[in-house]
Formats: sequence, structure tokens, C-alpha cells
Amino acid sequence: MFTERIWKRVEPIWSSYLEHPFVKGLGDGSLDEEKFKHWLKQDYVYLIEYAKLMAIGSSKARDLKTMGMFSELLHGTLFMEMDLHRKFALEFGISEETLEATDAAAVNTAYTSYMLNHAQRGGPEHVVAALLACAWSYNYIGKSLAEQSVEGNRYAQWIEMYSGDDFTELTNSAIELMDQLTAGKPERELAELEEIIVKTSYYEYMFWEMCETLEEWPVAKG
Ligand SMILES: Cc1ncc(CN)c(N)n1
Repeated sequence: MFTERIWKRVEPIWSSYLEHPFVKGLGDGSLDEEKFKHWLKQDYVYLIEYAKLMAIGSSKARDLKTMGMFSELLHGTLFMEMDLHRKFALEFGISEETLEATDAAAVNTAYTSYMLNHAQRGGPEHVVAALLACAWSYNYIGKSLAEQSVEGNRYAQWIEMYSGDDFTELTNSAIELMDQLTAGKPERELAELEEIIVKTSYYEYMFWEMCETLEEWPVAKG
């Protein structure tokens, strides 16, 4: 199976996320509030672009079953995952309008542009390759942080959602879709898809780093 090969390739990259100070801070609740708010706002606009990938996937699907799987992923992102962001925003006094109007920072813009570029140029398998590390690595982080749960962690809901059954189910359907769409594909095409998954895994690390350093654009906005 293609995703077994992928797992071996990305596991060393994803395990480095667990050592990242932002992720560690989420896990033990010590994460600075400003850094979390930066993630919340940046991630909200990231997810709006990410959701468009699934709409593109649905339009490129070659059968109804695949179309339905993309549409479930889209629904899960808009109404399950982004609900978590809306709940945290309420708690931190950020309005939905502010969330939605966030100006995407440099890394965020580069990451979503990279994914959308591959989704638009390729077939449905390119769309899944572009979104796979996103869903799967958050589920991986959520499950790892859930194992070392800390009493009174203010970010507990984050860990619960990303490690929970509903998000795990969504992740598993993305993994299943990747395997279905790559069955019987020649090595040249598999290598191309693998490259997308590795690059998006690097972007994931850069996104954590961007939130840790409160990075926006390298020059002051005029
Ligand atoms: C940057 C990023 N990557 C992944 C996920 C999980 N869908 C997310 N919310 N944000």
C-alpha cells in the first residue's frame, strides 16, 4: 500500500513536530496565549484554502464514491474542525469576523499556494497527496499528546478534537482514498505524489515555527 511507504518516509519528519516547542506547549498547557492566538487566526484562513482543495477534489473525482469522500472531508473541515477554532476564538475574545479577515502570513500563503497549485494542475490523487500530511499529521500529534494528558490543560479541547474518533475517521478516509487512487500507478507517478507529501510535511513544520515565532511578513506592513 502506498500509505505504508509514505508512513516510513514521513515518520522522522512528523516525530520532529513532537519536539517542537509550540507542540510541546500545547501538550502540557504551557503554550503562550499570544502564540496560540496567532495559530488560531492563521490556521482559520489556512483551513478556508485547505477546504477548497476538497471542493477541487470533488470536481476532479472520477466516480461518485470518491466525490462523496471529498465532500465528507470538506464538511468535516468546515463544520467540525473549524468549529473548534470558533469555540477557542470565543474563549479568547476574537470575533468570527476577525478570524476570517486574518491576513495570511508568508509561510501560510506559501503552503496553501503550494497545495492549491498541485490540486489544480493534477488529478484527484494529487489533491489527496496535497492534503494528506495536513490531516494525518494533526491526528498523529493529537494522539501522541493525548497519551501524556495533563490535568487542567487549557488546550485540552485541541488535543481531544484532533485525537478523537471523528477526526480519526476523517483522517482514515483520506488515507483510504490515497491508497485507492494510487492502486496500480507506475513508480514515476507514485514518486511525484510522495514528493508532494514530503514537501507539505516540511511546510507543516514551518507552520509550527511560524506560530512559535509569531511570524507574519518579513517587512512591516505599509
Ligand atoms: C497548518 C495545518 N495543518 C493541518 C491541519 C489539520 N487539518 C491544520 N488545521 N492546520
